[in-house]
Amino acid sequence: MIATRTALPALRAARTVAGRRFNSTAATPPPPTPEKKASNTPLIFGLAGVAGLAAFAYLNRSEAKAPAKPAVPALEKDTWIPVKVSKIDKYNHNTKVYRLDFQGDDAKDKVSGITVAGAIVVKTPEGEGEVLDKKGKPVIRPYTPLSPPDQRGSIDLLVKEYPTGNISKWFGTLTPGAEVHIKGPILKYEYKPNTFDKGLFVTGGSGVTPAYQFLTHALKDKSDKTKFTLLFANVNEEDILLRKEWDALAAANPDRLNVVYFLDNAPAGWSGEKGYVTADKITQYFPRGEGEKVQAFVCGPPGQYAAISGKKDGFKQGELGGALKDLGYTSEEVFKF
Ligand SMILES: Cc1cc2nc3c(=O)[nH]c(=O)nc-3n(C[C@H](O)[C@H](O)[C@H](O)COP(=O)(O)OP(=O)(O)OC[C@H]3O[C@@H](n4cnc5c(N)ncnc54)[C@H](O)[C@@H]3O)c2cc1C
Repeated sequence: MIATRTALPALRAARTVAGRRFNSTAATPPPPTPEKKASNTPLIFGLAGVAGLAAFAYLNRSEAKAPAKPAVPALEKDTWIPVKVSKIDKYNHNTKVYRLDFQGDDAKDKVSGITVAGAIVVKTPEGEGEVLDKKGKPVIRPYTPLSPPDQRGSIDLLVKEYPTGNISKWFGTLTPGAEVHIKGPILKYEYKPNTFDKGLFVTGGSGVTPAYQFLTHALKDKSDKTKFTLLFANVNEEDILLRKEWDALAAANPDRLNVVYFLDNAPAGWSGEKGYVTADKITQYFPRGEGEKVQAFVCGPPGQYAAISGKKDGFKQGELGGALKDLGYTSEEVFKF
């Protein structure tokens, strides 16, 4: 593709040179002596021909290039696969982006193939440094890759470190070359466009990554008319993950996405909301119209689940509770990531 684009100007240049010379020869009276006429014309056509042929050959070469190999699914639903950290980029004071490379012969053509809304699960490799729970079982946590599902060769995870955390804290100790074990994809919620009128996301901290995957996907689809509201809570302003991306998405989709930031510690002059997301704030930013079909999604720290939707029961949804229950939402209208 790039080679073809590069070749196009060469072809155009060859055509322009040939065209200009030909036209000027045609417009200008022929030179008085047959000698001159005989010496210029073949040269002109010859040069143009060579340039044209070269460009044509180049174009043909790029077209003849082997087509991209078909993508190979990297993930396995029931088997942990090892991936290797190849790059670590600091995102902010407690969050980093980890590039995890797929392994094996066709590693470069492997893709996560995750569909929306989906995630992977992560655990530490066996042996020294393995993170186990109180029962001696490996600690497993879900993560939503930042990278698109068709990214070849690797996935990117944005991981926020919690000081008392298990897996997130272990991530913080990793250096390039380290091994991570992953499994998936885990389809959390199968999204189909235009299945509800309005979607509400209430998220906290790093729980915003599933919302990012979901909303970038939904907003890209111009046939999808679903409108969304994101109420995103954090402790401090510097904790707001993907803020630039959220602001750009909201600006590009003013009729489909409204993003409201909530801070526990709002700085002076803060124009967003202060304090926690409450039932009143949900009503203010996400009023339910008569007969409107709505769907709410929650992803955040345990305390936020309890306050907004009721706690999760392990990997199960758990009973509906909190602000959304108080507002009359049914359990079908609430999804806890
Ligand atoms: C679908 C899904 C996708 C996710 N994607 C990402 C992602 O892309 N990036 C990412 O960094 N995290 C993500 N998370 C959160 C992640 O799974 C872990 O919960 C988080 O990394 C903490 O795990 P831990 O083992 O370090 O902490 P744990 O051992 O589970 O918890 C230790 C302490 O941290 C607190 N804690 C746990 N989770 C949170 C939280 N989310 N916010 C605040 N405090 C918390 C607990 O209250 C406890 O005090 C996702 C969660 C879900 C459900």
